[in-house]
Amino acid sequence: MKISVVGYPRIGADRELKHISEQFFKKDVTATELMAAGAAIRKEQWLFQKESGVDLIPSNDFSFYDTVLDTAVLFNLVPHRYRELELEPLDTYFAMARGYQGKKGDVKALSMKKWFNTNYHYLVPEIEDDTHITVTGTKPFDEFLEARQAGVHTKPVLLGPFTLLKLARFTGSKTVDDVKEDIVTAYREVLTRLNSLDATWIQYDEPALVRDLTEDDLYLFHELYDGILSAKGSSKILLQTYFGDIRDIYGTAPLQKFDGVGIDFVEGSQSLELVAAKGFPEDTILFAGLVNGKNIWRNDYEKSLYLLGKLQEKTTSIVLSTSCSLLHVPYSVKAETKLPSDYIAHFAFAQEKICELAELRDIFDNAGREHPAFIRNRQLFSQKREGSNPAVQDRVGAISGKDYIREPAFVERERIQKARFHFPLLPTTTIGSFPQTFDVRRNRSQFKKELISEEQYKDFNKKKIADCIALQEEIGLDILVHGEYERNDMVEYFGECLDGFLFTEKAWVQSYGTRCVKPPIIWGDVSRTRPITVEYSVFAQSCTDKTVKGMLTGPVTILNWSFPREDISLKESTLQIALAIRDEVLDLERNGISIIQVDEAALREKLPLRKSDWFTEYLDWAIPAFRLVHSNLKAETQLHTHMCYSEFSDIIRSIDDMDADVITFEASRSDLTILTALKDAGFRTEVGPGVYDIHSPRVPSVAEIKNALGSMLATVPVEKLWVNPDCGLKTRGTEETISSLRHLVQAARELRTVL
Ligand SMILES: CN1c2c(nc(N)[nH]c2=O)NC[C@@H]1CNc1ccc(C(=O)N[C@@H](CCC(=O)N[C@@H](CCC(=O)N[C@@H](CCC(=O)O)C(=O)O)C(=O)O)C(=O)O)cc1
Ligand SMILES: N[C@@H](CCS)C(=O)O
Ligand SMILES: [Zn+2]
Repeated sequence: MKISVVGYPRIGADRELKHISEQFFKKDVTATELMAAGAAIRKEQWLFQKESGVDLIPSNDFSFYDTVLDTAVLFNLVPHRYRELELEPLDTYFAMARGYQGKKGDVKALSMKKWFNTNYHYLVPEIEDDTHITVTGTKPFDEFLEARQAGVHTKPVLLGPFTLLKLARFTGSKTVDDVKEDIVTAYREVLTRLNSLDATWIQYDEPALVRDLTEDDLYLFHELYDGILSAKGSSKILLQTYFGDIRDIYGTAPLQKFDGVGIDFVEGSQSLELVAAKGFPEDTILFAGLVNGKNIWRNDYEKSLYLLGKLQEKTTSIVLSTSCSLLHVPYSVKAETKLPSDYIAHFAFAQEKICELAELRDIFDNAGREHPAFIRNRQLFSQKREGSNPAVQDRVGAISGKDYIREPAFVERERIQKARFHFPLLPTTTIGSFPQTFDVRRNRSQFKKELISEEQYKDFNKKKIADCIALQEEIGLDILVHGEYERNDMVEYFGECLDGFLFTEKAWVQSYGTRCVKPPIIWGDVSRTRPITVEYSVFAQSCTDKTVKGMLTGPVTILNWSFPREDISLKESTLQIALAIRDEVLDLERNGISIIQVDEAALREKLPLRKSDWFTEYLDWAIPAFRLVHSNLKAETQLHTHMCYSEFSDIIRSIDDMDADVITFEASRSDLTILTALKDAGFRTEVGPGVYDIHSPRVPSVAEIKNALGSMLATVPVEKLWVNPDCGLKTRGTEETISSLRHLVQAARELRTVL
């Protein structure tokens, strides 16, 4: 049996690519040095996979920012605004990724969205009416040849045409129908060139197939691949799907065109059933995605062998594979020096997952259940894991219907709160974090290394908070924040402070571009053993007469941005976290904090990819879990929430049902399309759609912000509209933050005079 890897992380085991890219952005290193660093990462990873016995090793899964962006550049999908800058190709690439503000002009970045149900973000390709779709890039060919030079014969990975067209945005009057022929021609050219380079396998990633498909979608898929595969030469073609099952297309004729079909047996709830019920095409190889590319628990070999056995009843042509790209897990547990070995034994990151694939192959092909790796694996899974807390389980069991309902109802609370706070029209605020400058991170790092005392650590943070409050007062913001200086990350921090979580040292996962996260691991039952944010919040409030928001992360986001348990349900874990955050919310209120923001940045992330599962599998417990957090607050305490990536037009009623008093969300990169949905849904929660994009270093002008607010006022009643950036400012530089916030305040003030 052969083994295949869908994709590999690329940020570098020690985040080398992040560091050198950020140096490149600051012009501290040259493009040549950046290229060399990329090449070194690729080579090391290819060789590792080869030495580990992987048969189908991916290439072109590397990226300096994002592979969807790479695909856009490959096919010349470069909008005018970037061409007109007349930059060098690499600078054009980064202008599309990050925006550009300099001598040659001032343009925003491409829109950025969540990659299906993950915390990875892709850049949304734009197709303009006069975009000439053609192959102008060489990346897939270059990387294939580069790997060959290193002695590794790889499987080039391409984003498939169906998913590309589903994700792209048409900015003019053209539609998919107008461009599909050109797309087919361009993909045929890539295929022909890879054929001529003697690629044995070429992988087409089509995760869009796991969503609900219409007849038109199926027809489009069929048309695209009919066209492309007519250029098929000796290379074998793998249709790779992931993040779910492909029930809408399974069993239809188009699948039989492929030499291999990759199916996710981890997230695909119906994958096994589909193969069992409908069989598998005789001349096609099944790439069975058994090793979880998204979570970090070790593979249960007994379960995998059972599954393989079931699949073998239908086909004997099987390649063992990861369920999706390993991009979503960290590099290796070897970098974790502080976690005890009996914890580590339960984890498999990217490198260990590759070893798991190799072991599973050996077990399956040769030694069977006598294999030492199988015996070790059985022992691991038969051990009872410490971490259960009966008091937490009882508390969850005792939750009743009324615990999910805040009284009085929204309208009455809104009246009471307006009378209490007397904020001006268009109140200005920020989302919470202020720039995490070098000194902030150094303070934390020195404390973690025990180079400074806890008192020194806290005093530094308090000094930063006091300065941050003074700065916000000087800028003229209405509702202030403490700046979140004590947090490395809004989820990792709570993971560190709650019982039941484990956290890692180097287990970084790419979130977007050079930005990485270290998701904490939910190991056992979760509880709060002490107040977490009260001291800093109370201190911040003591620095000013203005209102300072308390700042927490919500239970659904904590769950979604952690590595979750697999031995209890997501609902159960979320309710445990919700009870812990509820205690914190009430402690903040008791300590005089009058506005509390509970961020649910990732609420949408684990929304099932198929609509039919939205409520039963997710929203029916995720929304109540949020309500549980704030239902016991007094009417006069204002509860805010914040969500990134406002792709929630379709779940707008559920968002209103969270029963927050105010919600702020990302809107600027998605052209404020959410506003119409708010109006249509009769949204009652007060809203602060972000007026500028914080993922880019560019400073928005006052006119631009007024313009955005003008569009918002066309649909949102003025007494419900808040003014804020898209998201937290932690990734931004200090100077650009101050300028942007000054413009924001000025824009609100100028508008107030005419309202
Ligand atoms: C808001 N978003 C978030 C998402 N997911 C999260 N989990 N958190 C989020 O805030 N998803 C959607 C959006 C956008 N996504 C991101 C993701 C990541 C960032 C970000 O700014 N990440 C930082 C990492 C910040 C961090 O934790 N830094 C540590 C320092 C760690 C470090 O570098 N350690 C060194 C050793 C240092 C020493 O010893 O001196 C090392 O390990 O080598 C800290 O502050 O303590 C990033 O830089 O990538 C933003 C938005
Ligand atoms: N309060 C957080 C939310 C980010 S989604 C922040 O400001 O960084
Ligand atoms: Zn956010």
